[in-house]
Amino acid sequence: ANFKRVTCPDGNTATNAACCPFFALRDDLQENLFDEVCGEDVHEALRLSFHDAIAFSPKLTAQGKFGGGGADGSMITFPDVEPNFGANNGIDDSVDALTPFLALHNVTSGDLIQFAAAVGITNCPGAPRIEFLAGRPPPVAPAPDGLIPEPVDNLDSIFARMLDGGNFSPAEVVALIASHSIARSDHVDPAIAAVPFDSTPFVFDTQIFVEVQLRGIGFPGTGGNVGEAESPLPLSSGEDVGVMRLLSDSNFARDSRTACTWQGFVGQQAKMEAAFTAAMAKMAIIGHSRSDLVDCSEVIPPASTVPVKGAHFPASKSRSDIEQACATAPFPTLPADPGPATLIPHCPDGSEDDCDDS
Ligand code: HEM
Ligand SMILES: [Ca+2]
Ligand SMILES: [Ca+2]
Ligand SMILES: [Mn+2]
Repeated sequence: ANFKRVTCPDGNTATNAACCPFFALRDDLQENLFDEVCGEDVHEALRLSFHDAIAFSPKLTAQGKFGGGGADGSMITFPDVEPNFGANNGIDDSVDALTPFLALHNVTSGDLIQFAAAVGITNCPGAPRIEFLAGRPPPVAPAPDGLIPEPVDNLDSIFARMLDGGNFSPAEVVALIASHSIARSDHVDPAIAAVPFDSTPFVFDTQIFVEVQLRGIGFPGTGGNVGEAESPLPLSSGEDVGVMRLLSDSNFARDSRTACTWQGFVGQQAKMEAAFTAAMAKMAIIGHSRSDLVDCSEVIPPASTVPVKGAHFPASKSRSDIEQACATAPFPTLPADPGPATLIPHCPDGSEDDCDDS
């Protein structure tokens, strides 16, 4: 092996010259997009990293059709095509936010998307430091419609799509859904925006796995939206929009193929982080060979060191509200938040302020 480091034009040293542009890109993203917090732009970059990558189908290719280029940046390079597909509703926020960085840094759109997600999540307490490989060539064409899983899809079809797109097992799909721990919906319910999927939307913790197992009792905002299931914390008042549950997440937690994997992440932060890290490594290179890419993980900042509160029941909830679907392991014993209701932060700093991060 050759351990000689190269000196980049900007004075940074790297294991490979291909990593050189990413130092300045990292600093630019952190200062001018993410503000070094686990806010909306981080959440949306992570969602974009999935939607760009999973739009890839060997099944379509076998039928003689174009199956998409996977993690190739097609979403950014052809901004008038894929972002308009229904399943990509809202992805244009992230496409628009990242596009200016392409003009300033000598990287491809495919690398930019996966890099932004990897850098961004280091701002999230509890998120692992995931690898970053560089060298995705420019995309050749937009992906066809129909390749992004939607919350209304049944699990047979979601698992089939995830297998075709990324060779993911159902357990790996559940590991990827850890990302819904730092997620807020803007488009499922037209009446409300920035509706979190768990009560800690700025912390990459296991609360999503706890809270989706709670019995649903109502809908935040309006009912009857496609792909939404009843939430355990539906109450909205003013700036407080409650918690939303996707039908697909509800199903993952209750289906015999995934219920034990789902429950197995409850309170198991390290296990969840390891499973997410491994699944993200697969996702980030969909459409490419690992051997064609260069490991530039050294450019990714260290993981956040902000401590993460352990798994807990939101105030007013207890073990008796858990809908247990895993037949082979008991639901773990968890403490409950005190008081009548758990306040869900509106801002990455944990405050309830009317912050402009939406
Ligand atoms: C496999 C089935 C999945 C379905 C059906 C699904 C569906 C959704 C939906 C409907 C939203 C809300 C969009 C909005 O209304 O603004 C959302 C948000 C999000 N998803 Fe997923 N998702 C899936 C998997 C994933 C995966 C694998 C990742 C990442 C690895 C991911 C990351 C995110 C993130 C970070 C958000 C929040 C975006 C924000 O806060 O603006 N999702 N997802
Ligand atoms: Ca793509
Ligand atoms: Ca969370
Ligand atoms: Mn959003």
